[in-house]
Amino acid sequence: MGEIALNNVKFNYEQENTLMDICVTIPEGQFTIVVGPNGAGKTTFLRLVAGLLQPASGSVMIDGHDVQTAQRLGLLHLVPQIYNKNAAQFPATCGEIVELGLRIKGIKRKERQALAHEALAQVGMAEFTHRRIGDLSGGQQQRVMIAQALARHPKYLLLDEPTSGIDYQVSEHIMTLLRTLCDEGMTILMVTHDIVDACKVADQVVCVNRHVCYDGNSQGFLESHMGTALAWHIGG
Ligand SMILES: Nc1ncnc2c1ncn2[C@@H]1O[C@H](COP(=O)(O)OP(=O)(O)OP(=O)(O)O)[C@@H](O)[C@H]1O
Repeated sequence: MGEIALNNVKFNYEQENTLMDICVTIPEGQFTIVVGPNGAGKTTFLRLVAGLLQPASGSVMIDGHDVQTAQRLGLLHLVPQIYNKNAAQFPATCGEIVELGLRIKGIKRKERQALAHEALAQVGMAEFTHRRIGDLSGGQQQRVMIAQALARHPKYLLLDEPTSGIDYQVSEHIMTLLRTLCDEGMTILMVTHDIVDACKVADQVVCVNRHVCYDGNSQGFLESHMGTALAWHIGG
């Protein structure tokens, strides 16, 4: 069985101790959510797993590989936290954006287009295939970026607050879709503030507040901590 393993990871920006003593295992085939208050280090945690940041000490291993090797093998795909609307003003259509990830895989044009259309349909955006991404709302752009990840079908799908700015009905649909993908074998690692809704579909909760406050099953997290005013303050 594969896994993402963070072993004694420490990370600092300018200030000391952004993340400390992070020892977490995310098993293959599970749906794991990362929760915690603003500024707790959740995005930093995800960027360390994606290889966009390097630990000051400790290691991140993916299926026994270092992150750079895992990237080269195409094991990971990160959907970053949305989203600077100005960054999406380039003249590409939604279909072309989704296809981008497939070019790297050397898939031929016709097949790329079909896969892109299918992925856009999965997030309810098929009718936007030929629209410029810069003309879409922030939530619609976020759905296109999720479609891009789905089309690539990575083993490990990392998402940073994928449903922020997305309306409740579509959020629910995306959560169900991610659960289905997980049941079909994709490993999901998602940062979220929608703790209650995410716990309904997740297997594992990692609660971070510079260090790991909770690492266990989602039902246990809800039962033991959702009665408290700020669930993530346990142990912090
Ligand atoms: N590029 C950066 N340079 C310096 N400090 C940073 C940088 N990015 C984040 N930080 C700081 O590191 C800490 C953790 O930030 P991070 O974005 O990981 O938190 P988060 O838990 O994802 O927060 P939120 O829930 O608000 O998105 C915060 O104190 C933040 O101000």
